[in-house]
Amino acid sequence: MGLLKGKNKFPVEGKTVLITGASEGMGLSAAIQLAAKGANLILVARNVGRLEEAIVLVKNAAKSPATQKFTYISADVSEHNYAAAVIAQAIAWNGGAAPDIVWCIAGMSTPLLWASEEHDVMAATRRNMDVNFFGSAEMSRAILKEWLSPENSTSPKAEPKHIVFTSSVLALFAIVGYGPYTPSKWAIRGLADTLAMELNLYPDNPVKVHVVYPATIISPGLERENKTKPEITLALEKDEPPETPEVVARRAIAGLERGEYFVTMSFLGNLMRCAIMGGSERNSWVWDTLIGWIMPVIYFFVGRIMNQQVRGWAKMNGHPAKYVKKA
Ligand SMILES: NC(=O)C1=CN([C@@H]2O[C@H](COP(=O)(O)OP(=O)(O)OC[C@H]3O[C@@H](n4cnc5c(N)ncnc54)[C@H](OP(=O)(O)O)[C@@H]3O)[C@@H](O)[C@H]2O)C=CC1
Ligand SMILES: CCCCCCCCCCCCCCCC(=O)[C@@H](N)CO
Repeated sequence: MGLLKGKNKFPVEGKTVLITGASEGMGLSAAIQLAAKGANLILVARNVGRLEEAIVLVKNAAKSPATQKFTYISADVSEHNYAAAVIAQAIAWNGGAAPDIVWCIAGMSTPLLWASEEHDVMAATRRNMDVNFFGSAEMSRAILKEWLSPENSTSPKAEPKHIVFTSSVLALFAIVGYGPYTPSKWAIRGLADTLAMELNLYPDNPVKVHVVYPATIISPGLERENKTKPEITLALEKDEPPETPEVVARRAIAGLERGEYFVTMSFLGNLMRCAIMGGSERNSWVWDTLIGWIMPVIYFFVGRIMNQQVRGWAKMNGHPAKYVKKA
């Protein structure tokens, strides 16, 4: 079996990995799994109490507890310029060296109908953009300024650094009710595609960029977002089964180890990815292209079925302004 697996393109043993959003949900699971593979970890989130609990879990999972080290940094990723200070602190802790891998997982979601009168939809949209897009954008810029500096030039053959973004399958296939959230996850893809080309300007500072596209994760974040989630959104997203943070993190890491640029973690997610590749790098040029050719036929039916479902909902429930409020 080992022979068939190919080279691990995301080795973490002895490396230092910084993860934002690492105190719960998928970020915590990713931290635990990377600790078990021998990584040193820097966990970033706001709440110190939860970070301290997370550090205990991560330490307990360590492959070689005697040599691996773990710390946390409390920071709000929605604040302008937060990342420069986080990276400076990380470098000081790491004996003067920048982290080798940065994975932006901190995120939030406020699903709402766009024309809803009960909520400040635009405030929610700005907040989602601040946390999800700007939180990742600021971090990627702070770490890339380090990795790409002339002082840190090595050679094209050197082991690459990795910047990993976390988007959502909603950036591959958007559904009703996620107006305040989905654009922030599409924006991440736009930045990643830009960087994937831009990094070629620095052949002596090899860096790989990746985007991970989870579907529903059974996490504290999901409980929070379900408080405002429209019923029709809940009904439509049932078609993509929810997974535990452990499973999502394991599949994400497996994709990174295969060297994928866009990592999807489910069958549907992979189909959606192949349908929307544009100019982005393929995992397999042959398969992704073939599936991409079939997808318009599938979407011909999916589009009709889903829009019909939404229209049926409207017929059953009347104008959204008249929906009975959730308790
Ligand atoms: N849950 C889902 O169904 C899906 C989620 N995703 C995305 O996957 C990622 C993980 O999701 P999930 O496991 O649900 O995450 P959770 O919401 O359960 O956890 C979020 C983590 O991010 C941290 N965080 C949130 N806001 C900030 C902030 N402003 N500054 C710093 N840290 C912050 C939280 O800690 P603290 O609050 O202490 O700061 C926590 O550690 C997110 O990017 C999410 O958008 C994608 C697809 C589906
Ligand atoms: C081949 C194409 C078939 C299309 C079927 C469509 C099924 C719709 C699946 C939508 C799943 C939405 C998950 C939301 C995840 C997320 O990001 C939020 N929970 C925010 O955190």
